[in-house]
Amino acid sequence: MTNQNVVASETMALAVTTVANPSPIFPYPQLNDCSSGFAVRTKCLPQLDHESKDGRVNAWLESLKASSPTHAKAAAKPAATHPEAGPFWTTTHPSALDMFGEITGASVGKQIVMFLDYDGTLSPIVDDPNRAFMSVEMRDTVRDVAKYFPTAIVSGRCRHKVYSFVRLAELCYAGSHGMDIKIPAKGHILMKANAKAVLCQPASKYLPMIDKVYRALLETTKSIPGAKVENNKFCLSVHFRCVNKKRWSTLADQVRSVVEAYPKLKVSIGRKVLEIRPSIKWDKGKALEFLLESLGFTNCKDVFPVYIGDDRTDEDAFKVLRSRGHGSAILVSKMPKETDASYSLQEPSEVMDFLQRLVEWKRRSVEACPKV
Ligand SMILES: O=P(O)(O)OC[C@H]1O[C@H](O[C@H]2O[C@H](CO)[C@@H](O)[C@H](O)[C@H]2O)[C@H](O)[C@@H](O)[C@@H]1O
Repeated sequence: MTNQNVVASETMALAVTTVANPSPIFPYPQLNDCSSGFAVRTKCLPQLDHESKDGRVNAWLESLKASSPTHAKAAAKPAATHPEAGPFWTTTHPSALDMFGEITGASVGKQIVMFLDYDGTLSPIVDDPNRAFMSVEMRDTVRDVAKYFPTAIVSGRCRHKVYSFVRLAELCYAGSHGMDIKIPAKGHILMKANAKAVLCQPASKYLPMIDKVYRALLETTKSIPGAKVENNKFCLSVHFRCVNKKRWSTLADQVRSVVEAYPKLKVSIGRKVLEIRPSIKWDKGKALEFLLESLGFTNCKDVFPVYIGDDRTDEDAFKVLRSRGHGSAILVSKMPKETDASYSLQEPSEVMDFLQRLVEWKRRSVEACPKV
């Protein structure tokens, strides 16, 4: 086994209240497998059974190609340059900066709770997942946001890894696509003085399986230059951003050959990455609900969640906000995409502008009316 295609993950012991499965305090159903009739929310790659091998590989390859800029370009050019898609995109999903007054107006009298995806939202997309750093200015901005609003980072990455990038202890963190949630005891001024830290890991029983698949994927994909396997603790990422397109089908075939032995795992596709995770009824949407509940915001009338993300897995959270009929879902994308978000921002720099305006707006409201 070489280190060439390994993306580091970290481990850290925590002395906190652990919720291995959501307890009666948090009234979520027991977790079931995909096979038990659960309709997968995230767009999964074609199922590993029910199809001929060639059919599966071709379908996977098409999915990989569709996620690449050159293919995506044909379908959807950046909003600013595409004569038709651009205006349509910004009409259906207006800029959250342009609609700032509408968003803050809808939140009046409610507590904004901020949910932020990491890659592509707080940090720009780069070739090396180990070097996806956020800027100092972005960190300062997120720190300011957390002074006024309970704030959670919701990421596909291993929680400890995303924490090592963000390094703000006052935030809540939901790693592994929401399957590893930690709420610090003193997460926010609004939390009760005796509040305990919470750790929720609904996929903990899958750890041995994930480790096994991680090792198998490392071994199987090591012949493909540029392929990287990232251990995100409760899920895995196989990156193909740096893989020659001619090798994509081989890589897809290799991943399939490993994962098909594990019917309790599912594969979805993100930004030049294959995501492998347990087929449980848990995703970023469930994480959002769990966090709101755990932070004491059970009543929809009191809270205004704002969720900003760029990934397909963020759609699960956007759907929750849409079905609850409150809060704001903001997709970070230059290109038109099928989404349940209502607003858009083009890139992380615009996310930072939006967050800074939000902080400034809140600062002024507090100064004008200290009790609000
Ligand atoms: O939920 P997120 O915080 O958006 O995490 C999703 C995946 O993000 C990372 O991969 C993506 O960003 C990399 C760094 O910019 C990029 O090289 C890669 O192509 C992208 O897919 C992360 O490495 C994955 O583990 C996350 O699942």
